[in-house]
Amino acid sequence: MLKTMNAKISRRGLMLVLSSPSGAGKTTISRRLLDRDPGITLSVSVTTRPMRPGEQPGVHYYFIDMPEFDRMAGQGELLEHARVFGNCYGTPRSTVEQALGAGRDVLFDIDWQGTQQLAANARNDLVSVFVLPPSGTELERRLHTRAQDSTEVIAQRMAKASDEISHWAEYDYVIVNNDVDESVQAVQAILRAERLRRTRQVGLPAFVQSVQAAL
Ligand SMILES: Nc1nc2c(ncn2[C@@H]2O[C@H](COP(=O)(O)OP(=O)(O)O)[C@@H](O)[C@H]2O)c(=O)[nH]1
Ligand SMILES: Nc1ncnc2c1ncn2[C@@H]1O[C@H](COP(=O)(O)OP(=O)(O)O)[C@@H](O)[C@H]1O
Repeated sequence: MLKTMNAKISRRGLMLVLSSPSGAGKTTISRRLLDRDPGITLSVSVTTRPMRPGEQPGVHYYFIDMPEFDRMAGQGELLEHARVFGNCYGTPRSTVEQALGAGRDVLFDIDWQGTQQLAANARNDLVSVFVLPPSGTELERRLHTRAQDSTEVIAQRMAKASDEISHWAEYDYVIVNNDVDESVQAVQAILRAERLRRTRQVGLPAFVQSVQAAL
């Protein structure tokens, strides 16, 4: 019964951001969340970084060159953008705005710089989650296990991890990614509660009126 009632109430979509130092597991958590929850779609970023083995253009990223990145940024086509590990990354604006307006939630795998920009421009639509690794040694082990970057790139990511982690307190929620399943469940719980926020349920006044009218 409750489910039927909720289905009638229109809702504005939310922006769920996952950030972490590279290797802590946010891509793994994101993929499982997307598989389990049809109500949320991934914001596919543009990047100037080279494609990794196993990545597909348009699925993991849109791989573009620097002149195209500059053009998109210059023409306001990016909702936020940042330079990370010497490469440029950005969120295409139009797909996100369409999804939110239609009441669909959008998942972002972006860094703290991008999260700050979203918070400055659309705080009410934003729910941010920081993912911590269980320890520094485990972070390094995961970067090696992923086996997609050279030793040099891994060393660069480890050196940056402390910087990224220093932004943990700017986030709404923080989870320690010990067990992937538990982490996904934690993110699902966050999403479930945030979807019920009164201010996001834009159809509530009309619904309450209809309930009152019948009293
Ligand atoms: N600001 C911003 N950061 C991004 C975007 N896309 C990816 N990132 C971040 O860039 C960093 C490097 O991403 P990537 O090269 O895929 O390596 P990863 O650390 O293994 O996810 C990660 O912290 C991502 O969250 C974006 O569109 N905007
Ligand atoms: N909870 C976990 N326990 C063990 N290994 C994990 C866990 N979460 C992720 N991993 C592994 O760690 C590596 C890095 O994870 P990934 O999701 O690519 O990190 P990120 O997107 O944060 O850089 C991958 O090989 C992934 O399978």
